[in-house]
Order: sequence, then C-alpha cells, then structure tokens
Amino acid sequence: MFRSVARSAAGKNLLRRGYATAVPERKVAVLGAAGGIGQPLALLMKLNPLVSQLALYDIANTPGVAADVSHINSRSEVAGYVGEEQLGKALEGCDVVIIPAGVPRKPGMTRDDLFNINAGIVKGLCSAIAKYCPNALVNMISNPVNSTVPIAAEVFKKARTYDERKLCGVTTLDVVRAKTFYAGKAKVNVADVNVPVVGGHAGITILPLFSQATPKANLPEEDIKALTKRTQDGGTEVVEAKAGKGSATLSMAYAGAIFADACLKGLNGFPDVVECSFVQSTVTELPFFASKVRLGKNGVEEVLGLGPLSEYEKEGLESLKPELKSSIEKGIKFANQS
Ligand SMILES: NC(=O)c1ccc[n+]([C@@H]2O[C@H](COP(=O)([O-])OP(=O)(O)OC[C@H]3O[C@@H](n4cnc5c(N)ncnc54)[C@H](O)[C@@H]3O)[C@@H](O)[C@H]2O)c1
Ligand SMILES: O=C(O)C[C@H](O)C(=O)O
Repeated sequence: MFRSVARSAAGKNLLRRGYATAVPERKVAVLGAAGGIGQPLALLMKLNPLVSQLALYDIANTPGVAADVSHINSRSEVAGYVGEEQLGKALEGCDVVIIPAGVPRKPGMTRDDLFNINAGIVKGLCSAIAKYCPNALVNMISNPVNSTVPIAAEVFKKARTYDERKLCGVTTLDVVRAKTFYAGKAKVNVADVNVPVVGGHAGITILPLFSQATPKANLPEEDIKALTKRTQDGGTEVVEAKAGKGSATLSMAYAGAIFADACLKGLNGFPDVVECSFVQSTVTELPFFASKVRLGKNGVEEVLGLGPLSEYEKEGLESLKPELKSSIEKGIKFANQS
C-alpha cells in the first residue's frame, strides 16, 4: 500500500533526506519490546522514516515503553501490546517482525544454555506469526540463533506458511564488531570498512572473512587471528563486562535497526541492499548458513556465495560445520517433537 507523503511535512523531510517520493506504509513489530534490546530497538525503529506503524509487544511493561517512545517526533504511530491475548493485534498487518524476546546469557554460559527457555518462547511467537502475519519478514535475534531460526522454519512449515525468503537470523552484530575491531587495528575510518561475517552466531561458528575486508590493510597473520578470535568472543566480552546483568543490548539494538532498515529498503524496492544474515542456504552442505544476502521486495532475493577464502578461513569453515550442524538439528528436533 503506497501513500504519497510528498506534500506533508514528514514527506518533505524524507525528500530532503534522499528517500523516495512515495513511501509505502510499513508496519513493524518488536516482540520482547520491553527488554534490554527491545527498548533501544523500539527507539531506533521509531526514528526510522520507513516505518509507519510500530507495534511494541512483550509479556509485561509495554504500555510504558510505548507511551514513552510515542512522544518522539517521527512518522510512525506507536502502540503497545501486553500479554498473549494482545499478540494477534500486535502482529496483524505486519511487514517486518523483529524478535528479541527471551533470556540473555550470564557469565559462564554459552548461547546454547539459553535453548531450554528461548526455544519455547520462539516457537510460541512464530506460531502466532504464522497465524496473524504469515507474509511478514521475520528478523530473529533471540539466541541461540543457530537453533532458533531452524525452529522458526519448522513452525512455519507445519503451518504451511514457510517462505525461506522471509526468515532471517540477525547476525549483523558480528559484522558491526568485525568492522570496529578491524578499523582499530588497520587504523582506518570505521565508516569506510566492510567485512563479511559468515557461518552462524555462536563462538567458532562466527567466521569473519578479513581476507575480504575493505579497505585492504595487509595485516599480519597474527593480527588476523586475534581479530577473528575477538569477533567470535565479542558477545562473551560484553557478557563478562556486564557481570551478570545480561548481554549486549545497545550495540545489538543498533545492529538490529541496521538489519531491519535493510529489510524495509528491500521491501520498498531500493536496489542493491546487501547484508549478512543466517538464512536457509545452499552455500555449504548445511541447510542454514550466514552469508551475504540480497534483500528485495520478497525478502531474501539472493543468497550470495562466500567468495575466495584464505587458507585460515577455509580451516575455520571446516571446523565450524559440526557445531553448526548439531545446533541446527537440535532446533529442528525440538520443533518437531513438542
Ligand atoms: N542475535 C544477536 O546478535 C543477539 C545479540 C544480543 C542478544 N541476543 C539475544 O536476544 C535475547 C534478548 O536479550 P535481552 O538482553 O533483550 O534480554 P532481556 O531479558 O533484557 O529482554 C527480553 C525480553 O523478552 C521478553 N519476553 C520473554 N518471553 C516473552 C514472550 N513469550 N513474548 C514476548 N516477550 C517475551 C521479556 O519480558 C523481556 O522484556 C536473548 O536471547 C539474547 O541472547 C541476540
Ligand atoms: O553473547 C550473547 O549471548 C549475546 C549475543 O549473541 C551477542 O553476540 O552479543
């Protein structure tokens, strides 16, 4: 549904900022909107001019978050929804659904330790998505992403609504970290940096491809290894620094907002929107894999290949496969047995 906003104040603002003259109406929901990620993500999505309706859903505390965010001077109308009985209303008509619902890690835990709680949460939310907005593009943030994305796929398959182009695991934070760490080491402006990160979103399954990083810096092998390890351990670095008070929330909200913006741009027909994401894939023998994807009017229009890898990256790719395979299988099994 397109609405010409060119003559309105909001429309003039959009034109000044280089957006198209006709901006489609787009409804975005954040599920888990009152949480550590959900709140700053709600703020960032409220600031996004491509959003016309913002639905903030959680099992508690969303009325306050929604009232607060709704006073901000931007295009979207904001509504808060609380409790399962309001989930359907939150989801109806959604174009993009972002899911940061679930428990975060504490020091000493792996992302897989969150499986027992988060798998059930994600399964319930995805069943509701299948019912109320089966065509929405789902951005899965809840951990363990390597398992929650396969769970979502199985739920959608069972509901006969599965479209692999509409399900994305959000791995943008790995890219955000790789860029920052590379820029620091290479002494270049982070705004100019690009680093693809492939594989999955946990420990060694996170594989940054620094051999493809731009601008080229010809860093020595020890630096590349240290940067790779720091990117793989980036989440743990934050979990330990927060010392029991959760995991990355602000950088994740930033990363989630970048990915959701890319999805919206793709849906609206912007050309050449490419981000890394954990999606259904044939890039390797694994059924899900993170790599660069092209986002378009139907979601993931194209899953891009890995490009040339260094010997070190080739080894990393082989080493990550068993863990990633077992996390994917764990998700599929859970979705089908319960
Ligand atoms: N993909 C990534 O890169 C990435 C990065 C950081 C965190 N995470 C993950 O995101 C998740 C959320 O992290 P957080 O720090 O915001 O946690 P948090 O505990 O601060 O917030 C989670 C929110 O989810 C809500 N919630 C729980 N069950 C729900 C349900 N059934 N429906 C709707 N909402 C529900 C809670 O009420 C809470 O407000 C965790 O699983 C964390 O591991 C992923
Ligand atoms: O590390 C975590 O548990 C949260 C998230 O996956 C991250 O990478 O920050």
